[in-house]
Amino acid sequence: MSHPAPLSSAERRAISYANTLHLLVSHIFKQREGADRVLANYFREHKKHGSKDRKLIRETLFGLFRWWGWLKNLPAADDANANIEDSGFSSGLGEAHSPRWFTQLSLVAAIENHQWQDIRSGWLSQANLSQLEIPAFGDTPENLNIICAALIKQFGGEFAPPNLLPDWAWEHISVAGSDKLAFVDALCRRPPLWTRAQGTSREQVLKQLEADDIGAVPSKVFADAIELASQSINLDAVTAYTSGKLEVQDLASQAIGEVAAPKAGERWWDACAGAGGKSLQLFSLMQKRGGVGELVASDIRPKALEELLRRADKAGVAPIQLSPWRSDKLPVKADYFDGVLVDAPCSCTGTWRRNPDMRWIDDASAILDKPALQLDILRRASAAVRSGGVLVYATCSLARAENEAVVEAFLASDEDFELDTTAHPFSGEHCAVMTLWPQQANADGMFVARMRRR
Ligand SMILES: C[S@@+](CC[C@H](N)C(=O)[O-])C[C@H]1O[C@@H](n2cnc3c(N)ncnc32)[C@H](O)[C@@H]1O
Repeated sequence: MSHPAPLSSAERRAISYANTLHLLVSHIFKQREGADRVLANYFREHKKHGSKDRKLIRETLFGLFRWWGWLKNLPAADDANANIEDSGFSSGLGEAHSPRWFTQLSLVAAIENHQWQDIRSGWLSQANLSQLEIPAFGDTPENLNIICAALIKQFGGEFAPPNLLPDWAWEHISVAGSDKLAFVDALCRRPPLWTRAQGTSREQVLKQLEADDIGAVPSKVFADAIELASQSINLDAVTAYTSGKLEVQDLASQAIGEVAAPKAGERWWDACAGAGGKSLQLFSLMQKRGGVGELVASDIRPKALEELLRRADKAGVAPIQLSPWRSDKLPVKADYFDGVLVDAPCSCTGTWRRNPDMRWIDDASAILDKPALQLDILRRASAAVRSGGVLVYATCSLARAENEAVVEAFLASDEDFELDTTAHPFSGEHCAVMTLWPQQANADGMFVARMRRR
């Protein structure tokens, strides 16, 4: 009688990582809870994992969601151990220990060219695959087609780049046909770490970063924006960050402040300020242009405003006045502000490359639930704009229903406001209603409309 060969230590570790990852993925699908939070809780409860473990688990977990649209479609015919649910969010997930699950892990490692060769080999042998002829994700969008062709050759079935987003998303996001591949490609890349010089010149911040030996590249698009060379920098060891001179803010989010374009001495109200990313930017822009008139920040979440205050203190930004929304009643003076920013709660589909898990644990209700609230907030906040003042509506959604449709409904019901044309920060095109696509500037996706009160 022959016995199976004993497992090597690398194979045992590969199986142990696979078990951990299966536990995490199953929990995320079942509870529909964000991967970031699930992972943070898991590491808090399992202190045994060192930094290499954490990196491997984190990168593979996020990779699984980046490529899930393909992984879930692996044909099941040859896999006797697969337990594939017919429906539900985890549909297509192989059972723990099944060849299907190890194939799914092996594919992520191959496409993302993982550095952990021994673990890759361990997963591959557990997948019962002698080899995997799938090329790594390359530099150009066309590479996605090459990977699809290789998947079809090795596994049969159907694989195409649009499958990397759920079908319901395509019903709401209209990308021009010629940009579709670049859009999907951008959503599958890891986001860069965009930052912004706060209350000081970018040159000063770049000098401080250089002194701390942090690689940084100034953005060609905005005078304050800086891309940090590595996404996994410990910011608490970066002097410019700890001293409040460097704020983390995605380039697309920075574009909203640039479209708002506050002038020296103006009065601005950030009506959905959250923890103040854009309030701090509005402050910094006015300060550089000659002085802050008045800046008021509101939100319905008091905790977020506390965080805003903490950040403002650190940045030496004073005074930002806080005026929380406590009811539907306007929490600030009516007909008063030169500019009002409504950065509305939304489906966050524009941040899907940062949170690829959300593509697979949300459904169309993430979009369809929002427009009524967005229109309501926009209408109420618009009362604070003075005659001749500016109203800016923004979301980090790419869905027409939350963007153009909300602006159209608002303008149709309020003749006091009209569109106010400006330059698209990334394309230069003159328009008042604009989508900032992830593929345009290696940034998140956002939407912004600029209006003016007659
Ligand atoms: C997209 S986030 C804002 C992000 C923030 N502007 C920034 O740049 O960091 C939307 C904010 O709207 C707030 N919000 C949700 N419902 C609201 C409402 N009815 N009135 C005012 N704010 C609301 C949320 O608490 C959330 O902080």
